[in-house]
Amino acid sequence: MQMPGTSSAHLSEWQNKYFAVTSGSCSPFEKADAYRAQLSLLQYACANSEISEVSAGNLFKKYSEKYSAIIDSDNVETGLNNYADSVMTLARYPRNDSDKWQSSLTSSNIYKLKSVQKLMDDGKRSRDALLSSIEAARKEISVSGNPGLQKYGENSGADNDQQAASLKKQRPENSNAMATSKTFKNNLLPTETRLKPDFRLMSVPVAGQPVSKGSGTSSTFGNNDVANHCSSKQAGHLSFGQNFPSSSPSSPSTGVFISGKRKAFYSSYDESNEAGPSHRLHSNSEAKHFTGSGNQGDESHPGSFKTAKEQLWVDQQKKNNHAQRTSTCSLNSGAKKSLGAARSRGLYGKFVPPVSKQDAVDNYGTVQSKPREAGSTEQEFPVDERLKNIEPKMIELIQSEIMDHGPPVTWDDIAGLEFAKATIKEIVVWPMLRPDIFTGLRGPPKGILLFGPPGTGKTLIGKCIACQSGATFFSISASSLTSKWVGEGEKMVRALFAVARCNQPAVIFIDEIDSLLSQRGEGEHESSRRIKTEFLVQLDGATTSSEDRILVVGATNRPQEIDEAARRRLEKRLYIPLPESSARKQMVVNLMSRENCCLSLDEVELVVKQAEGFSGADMTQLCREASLGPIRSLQVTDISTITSDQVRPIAYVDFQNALQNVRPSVSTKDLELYENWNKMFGCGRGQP
Ligand SMILES: Nc1ncnc2c1ncn2[C@@H]1O[C@H](COP(=O)(O)OP(=O)(O)OP(=O)(O)O)[C@@H](O)[C@H]1O
Ligand SMILES: [Mg+2]
Repeated sequence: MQMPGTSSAHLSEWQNKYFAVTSGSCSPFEKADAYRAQLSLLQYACANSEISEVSAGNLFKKYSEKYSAIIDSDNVETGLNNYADSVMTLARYPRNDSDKWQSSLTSSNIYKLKSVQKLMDDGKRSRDALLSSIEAARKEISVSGNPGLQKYGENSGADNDQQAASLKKQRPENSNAMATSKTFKNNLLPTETRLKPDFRLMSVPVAGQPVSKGSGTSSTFGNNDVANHCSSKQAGHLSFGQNFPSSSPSSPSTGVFISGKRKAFYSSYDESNEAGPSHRLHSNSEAKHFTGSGNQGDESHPGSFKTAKEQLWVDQQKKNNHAQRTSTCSLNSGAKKSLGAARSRGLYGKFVPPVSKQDAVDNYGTVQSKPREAGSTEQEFPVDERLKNIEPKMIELIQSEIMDHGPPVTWDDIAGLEFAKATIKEIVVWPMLRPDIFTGLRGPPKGILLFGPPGTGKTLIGKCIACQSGATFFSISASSLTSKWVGEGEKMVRALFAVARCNQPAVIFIDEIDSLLSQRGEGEHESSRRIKTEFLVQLDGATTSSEDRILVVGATNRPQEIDEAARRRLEKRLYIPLPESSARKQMVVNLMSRENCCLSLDEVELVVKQAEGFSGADMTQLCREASLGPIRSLQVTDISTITSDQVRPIAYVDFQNALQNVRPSVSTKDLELYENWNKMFGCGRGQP
């Protein structure tokens, strides 16, 4: 090999190395050594510019490869296996120190650890706090006066005390351990969520114990501890406070447990000790067995947590649903009569849909799609027999028509109309309250018609019935039946009565009933004729039982247009006349009491006198107009700067001015019509 320009010393060294390498007599180690020396010679030569960089690069590459071929080769004869040697040795002769390793932590000395002691103390404290909060909740429930809730709370509380006592008695030292296990998980969470642990997420391996193989990552300190005790004694069939394991901390731990057992343990623990906050963890049969008297049926949300309140609510709902089912299944049973009396629905009462909704919202606000399954009806709202032929879409529409909003209206809000109010109370409110008394001949009529001039308070009475009767209140305007569902009106009528029947006692209020039940004539549209026929059929009770407590209240200002068949069915026809002077005065006083007004009683009397022939709506309009008087007396520029208390009170002069603008909306001729019709068909005196 020629090395141009190299010194003779270097050349001879290079030649020696080259000879050694090519001789075939040297060991792989000597060969590698020779190549390494040659590489350093090359570096030296390059650094001294004895060889060009290009030549140095080429030679360097060549000898580096040769060098690597020796030291990286695992061939025992030609290579050194320099780097992989130790690794290969380990691979060929695997040794695992962990087999022989033993932790100094054992189940007997783990309790002596400071940190564990602290956790135990925390646990005890947490448990005490929990018991006191349960006590507080129980008191709260007692105060609310709901016997069902009270009973639940009391029982649960008693259970707690009893079980806490029995726990102490059976194993005082383990109560700490138990509390620790609970606190351990609870301490990981904020106060609000402490009672909602997600067991799958709590993974705290036990120091010094093999990580449980069966449960994957789900082993927890507390759980492991508890589960070990459980498994040592009863193979999981335990209920906290009853069969709590009495094994000592030194009892042998298997270190492996089944998560199902652990869940079941918590399930039983929580149900028996937390008065309701029960973890629905019925993931296996063992869990069900564990829960004992707990709510075994509720498997709809496995693993979901319910607070005591939520659980109570669920239980109440179940009870109600059961009662509803019982009553609706036995149409003629006496049980049905008490249904309405027990229910306080009212204006703000939430309507309970008679059919199950496909999508239900769970306790955490998540919308969960629950496909309907055979045999799973227990979890859903009962599907009433009477609704089976009704389209769900229609049922939904009917539900949306239910009046469960708006400001509350009391009987006192309705000025005058004493006779009408007394009659309605007698027909609607009392029978709802005492269905047992109002039977037979005393039974309420199936239909009422409120008729009279416009703006006299017919709709107002409807709203008041909604608030005061305690019945399920359906407010349907006739026009919505006829226009919204063109061609499907009669189906809607059927659906309406079917839903009402499932929600007895019910009041169906039909405003402007004349447009629904007008005289049947030649040029009538087929669809409206069908609606009318269906309505008459439903109203007649051909499809309803005499026991059904559905009251139809119709309101109209065109009674003469009502079909005679319908008229007969609306048995009680009450005239709602124009307000007489006392009623008008009451309206003015009522309305002005909420305003800044300086009207004397005499002036009120004068206004009332001048408003002869005004309807209730006209009186309201008069007062509105008068209330604008003080504003109108201001300069336009003042309006932007003036404060509200600088506006002068409403005075008599404002009413005088208002009376110039507001005129009665009911003509004398119209009044005659109403009065005549009342004389012919009305059921009341017709006087307020
Ligand atoms: N007797 C009354 N007491 C108090 N306010 C009344 C009375 N009658 C009518 N009003 C007032 O008039 C308004 C209209 O009344 P309402 O809607 O009940 O009349 P109506 O008889 O249903 O009229 P229509 O026949 O035109 O539907 C009410 O909101 C209320 O402010
Ligand atoms: Mg009306």
